Amino acid sequence: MEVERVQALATVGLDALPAQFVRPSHERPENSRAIEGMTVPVISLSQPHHALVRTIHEACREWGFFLVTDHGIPPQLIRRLQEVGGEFFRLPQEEKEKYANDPSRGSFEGYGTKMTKNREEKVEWVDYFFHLMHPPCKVKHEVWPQHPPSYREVTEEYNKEILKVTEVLLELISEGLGLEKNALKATLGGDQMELEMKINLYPPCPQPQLALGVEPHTDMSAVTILVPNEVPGLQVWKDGSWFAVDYLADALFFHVGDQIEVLSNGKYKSVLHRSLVNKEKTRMSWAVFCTPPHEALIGPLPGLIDDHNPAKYSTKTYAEFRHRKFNKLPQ
Ligand SMILES: O=C(O)CCC(=O)C(=O)O
Ligand SMILES: [Fe+2]
Repeated sequence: MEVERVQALATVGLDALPAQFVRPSHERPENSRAIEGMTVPVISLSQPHHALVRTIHEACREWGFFLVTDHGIPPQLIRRLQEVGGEFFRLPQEEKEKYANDPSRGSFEGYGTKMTKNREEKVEWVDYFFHLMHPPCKVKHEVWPQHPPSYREVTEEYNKEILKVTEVLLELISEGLGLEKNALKATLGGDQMELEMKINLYPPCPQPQLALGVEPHTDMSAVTILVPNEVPGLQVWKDGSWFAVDYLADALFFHVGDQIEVLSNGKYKSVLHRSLVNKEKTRMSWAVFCTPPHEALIGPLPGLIDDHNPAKYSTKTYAEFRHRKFNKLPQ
């Protein structure tokens, strides 16, 4: 199937944005300016344990989003991850097409461009590369980029580091919810908990004020940890407004996803977010989605419900949750 890639479209030097990318008036960035100045929480992992549990708890409750500093991942490793991802997208188009995925046949891994149109028949200004990174028994190295040759080594190294940070954060969040520290990871499958890598590429856009890179959504994951390049664009929704998230070098952008909202029985909300695009610059981001395995049963944790706090969400497998979300069915 022929798929029109946004990157290929962007390189022909368009004067105007093609109609399928023009958002309806109320969705346009120009008509929903983000609040600047009030900044999202920035949390250093090097602060004392007690304070750390509390600040993370507050950030998850108030924002569902925060930036993480002093996380221990070497900045050079983040740089290398960005280099190998950038190099893949600089390959000739026909090379990239060898990795094309086909979500309509259930094959999500590989090189893709979202074609499913939303209710207004609009699409997003973004191409991506998506693949599983963890657990090792589910990883298909043959679908990962073979070029540059160092892609695999760098990504495996990053996977190791991001897994450690994810586990630390899940422990801190468990404690903040008043649970035993292993509670969330165990519910998310323990050693079978999955990490997925999605590299987003937002090419320069001829009329960025009319388009969106990704439209407003919450992530289906338990949590998402993202690093962007230096081009800002992410916005998060809080109390009825969009907030622009400034770039902070080497920080990890942490999102509460739908599964933590369910497990916490709504104490923490998965954060609504979107991304904007840029006229001159290419924006990229590396999102790692931490998810349960498909067969895991996810519902409000027993320790968080009682007669005064009845369950607000139904319990279902992650596969069922995904099916409903993809098909826009009620949960
Ligand atoms: O690029 C970004 O900052 C956001 C990407 C995103 O929300 C996603 O891939 O789910
Ligand atoms: Fe997202």
